[in-house]
Amino acid sequence: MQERHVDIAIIGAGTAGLSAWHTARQHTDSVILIEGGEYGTTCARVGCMPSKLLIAAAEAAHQARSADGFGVKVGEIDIDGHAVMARIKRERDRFVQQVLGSMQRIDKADRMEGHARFETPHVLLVGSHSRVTARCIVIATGSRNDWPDFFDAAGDRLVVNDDIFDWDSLPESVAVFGPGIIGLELGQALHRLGVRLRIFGNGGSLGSLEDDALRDYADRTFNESFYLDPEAKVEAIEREGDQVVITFIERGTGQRLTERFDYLLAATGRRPNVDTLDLDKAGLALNDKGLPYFNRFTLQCRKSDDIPGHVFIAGDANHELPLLHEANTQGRIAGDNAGRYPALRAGRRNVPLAIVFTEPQIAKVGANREEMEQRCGGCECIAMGEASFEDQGRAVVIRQNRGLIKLYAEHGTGQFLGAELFGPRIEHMAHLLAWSLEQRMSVNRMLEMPFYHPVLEEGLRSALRDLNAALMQGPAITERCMEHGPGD
Ligand SMILES: Cc1cc2nc3c(=O)[nH]c(=O)nc-3n(C[C@H](O)[C@H](O)[C@H](O)COP(=O)(O)OP(=O)(O)OC[C@H]3O[C@@H](n4cnc5c(N)ncnc54)[C@H](O)[C@@H]3O)c2cc1C
Ligand SMILES: NC(=O)c1ccc[n+]([C@@H]2O[C@H](COP(=O)([O-])OP(=O)(O)OC[C@H]3O[C@@H](n4cnc5c(N)ncnc54)[C@H](O)[C@@H]3O)[C@@H](O)[C@H]2O)c1
Repeated sequence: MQERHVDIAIIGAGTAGLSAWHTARQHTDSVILIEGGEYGTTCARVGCMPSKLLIAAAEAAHQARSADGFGVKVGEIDIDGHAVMARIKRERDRFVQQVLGSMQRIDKADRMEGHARFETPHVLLVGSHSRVTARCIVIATGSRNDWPDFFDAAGDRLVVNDDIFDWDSLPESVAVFGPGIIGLELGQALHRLGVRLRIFGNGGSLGSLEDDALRDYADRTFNESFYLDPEAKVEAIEREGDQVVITFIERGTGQRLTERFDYLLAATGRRPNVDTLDLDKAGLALNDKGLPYFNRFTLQCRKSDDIPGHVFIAGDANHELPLLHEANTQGRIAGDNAGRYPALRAGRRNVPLAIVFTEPQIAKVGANREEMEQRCGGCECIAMGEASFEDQGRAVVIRQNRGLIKLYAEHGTGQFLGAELFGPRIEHMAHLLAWSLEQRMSVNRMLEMPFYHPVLEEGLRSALRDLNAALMQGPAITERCMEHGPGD
């Protein structure tokens, strides 16, 4: 067994781990990065990037198909599954290569391969070959797909996002379980690429939507294109030959149907990779899910004697906000504090921002409703403003006039608090709103910003004006078009 003594050990060479490594190195040369799986990060290999490549191909097919609505005839659409998957893999590999290139710049002596787990609070066992003793440890082990046992009946026809991006071509049919973020993004993309699809949910949730009206609107909108049941009644999952046979009660008709699919895609959530770290030997206080308690500003874990310790946790591993930009920020804070330990600094955390790349897109900015209410003292202090995209000028022009947005602000101060959005190209508006929230802007101030014409952001202005009226800080909208131009 090889013995290593280092200042800082980082477990996981994903986005959070790499960002922790670079920041920790600003404090000390004695940092080791331990990776137990494949280099290249989840984002580049099987997450953000290949999923967006699949979505981009699907958008191209959708645009071609809907060109007819503009009077542009493109004839029959022919989707070459091999070519679609070849481009996805080619571009995906380039993204992975970029990450691997930056990995190469980390000296081999500062890297170690093997699965790490705690032997004692300061000692890690890596594979069966090394023992690493560290002054501080950063856990950046990411997350993995999680699914209920009864999906296992599908055998090797049970797939997760990782598998999809290795397909050589597109299958004829897929049953997606989980209308969450992954299920909606990949499900809609597969549907647009001609794959027969049904999406089965559990408990009624849809994407990341919290607001009932938005969820119902999104549910109706998606169901105009493909079958989606957020509260599915699935009676059986069986394997027959090379197919998965699913028996379910069809939404709407109430009929019991038995259908065959090439694959069952499990998109039922992800669980943090902390269960194989032997955290009981790390001396950390753990919650009922086995996750360490940690401070979100320092990323420092609490020890079982309730004293903050020398272990930090960043990225999907802590399950706080399993998103790429969060993994990056958290890794930076954790690496910095591991370097400074025990004299820590509170890191700068951005306001929550999440975007789902469906069409229409879904986005959330700021705290969720419950947290907002708690922050505002549980009183009836929150005003809401909304706007629909159905008759919004630019949205009509581009034939993407589906969507509804809801914005929230605090009575009295008029301060903008957050938003839930479902609509066309919402990713850009979500950024404007997140930046406004970071600046702690009031709704009045946001309305003083310039709005071009004709743009989708005019829909955002309508919602802001509605919100201002609800705050009793501005007039209610009476004649929209007359004030700002047609279709504002
Ligand atoms: C399909 C999909 C699409 C996504 N799309 C988006 C998107 O569009 N935008 C967005 O913001 N986010 C997206 N995400 C989420 C984003 O990819 C993750 O939040 C982010 O990659 C997490 O980074 P991480 O560093 O925490 O984990 P990872 O990048 O997974 O790194 C963790 C590393 O730790 C290693 N490891 C685990 N256990 C051990 C151990 N015991 N010892 C040694 N090494 C270990 C793993 O092998 C892995 O390399 C998507 C995720 C998926 C799955
Ligand atoms: N655009 C992005 O930023 C992006 C894209 C993909 C993934 N991600 C990240 O990955 C994380 C995981 O995504 P996810 O979609 O796997 O999780 P999720 O939590 O978003 O969705 C899981 C869904 O599965 C449903 N479900 C649970 N058990 C089920 C069952 N037995 N049958 C049917 N449905 C069931 C849930 O009700 C929920 O709708 C996200 O939280 C997100 O942070 C982000």
